[in-house]
Amino acid sequence: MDLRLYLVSGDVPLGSDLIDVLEQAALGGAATIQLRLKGASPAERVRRAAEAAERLAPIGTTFVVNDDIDAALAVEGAGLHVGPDDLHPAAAREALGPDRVIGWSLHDLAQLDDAEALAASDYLAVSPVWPTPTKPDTTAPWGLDGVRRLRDAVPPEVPLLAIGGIDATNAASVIDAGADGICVVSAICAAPDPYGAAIGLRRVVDAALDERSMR
Ligand SMILES: Cc1ncc(COP(=O)(O)OP(=O)(O)O)c(N)n1
Ligand SMILES: Cc1ncsc1CCOP(=O)(O)O
Ligand SMILES: [Mg+2]
Repeated sequence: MDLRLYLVSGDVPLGSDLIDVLEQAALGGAATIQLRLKGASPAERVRRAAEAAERLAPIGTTFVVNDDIDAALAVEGAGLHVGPDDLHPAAAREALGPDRVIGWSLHDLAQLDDAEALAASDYLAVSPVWPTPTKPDTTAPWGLDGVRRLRDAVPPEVPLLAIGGIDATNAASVIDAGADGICVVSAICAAPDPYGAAIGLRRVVDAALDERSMR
């Protein structure tokens, strides 16, 4: 599981096809991709998840579904991302078994007291780092100080990701603050060239991780 550049799906420009955008991003280096379809019906989510998983499988992308355990169960090998208002990660682990990827959003420091959730999660996501028009209904932004605080509080072996307002201009600061990877929506989905955008983001993240490892 490579979590350095994690794409969460969002709106794509008029005339673009979402699954094409995901494929281009994967080819550009987004090694983990989440399908997040908030307005879709359950049947539409399953259909799109199956389509995305089939297109991404030859590239070796780790594929994750947002919120919807039934859609994850319907697609072989799909992981699930949940937040504190969704299905509990331990219940997701029970349903999905030991091998699928499960991620959990961190909205509140008190979530770290939930040992069962931490044990069931493969990664945690600082959510959001900055306010973002992509998701107006977030809890209070953590900022870079919040990323540092969470990195200190989360066991070092647990990957800590960051999401919310991240692009190529600020990705290095998030890695410097202790994140192991970045999650983006608009920096790739809204870009005129999603392949190039993913390449650019990966370059920044890889360089920042390299620099951090030499400190
Ligand atoms: C990688 C990643 N991190 C955070 C979120 C947000 O999850 P959540 O807080 O449950 O909000 P919704 O996405 O369900 O609106 C995410 N989806 N992915
Ligand atoms: C899904 C989600 N969860 C927290 S912020 C966010 C959206 C991030 O979008 P963007 O990368 O465009 O700021
Ligand atoms: Mg959710």
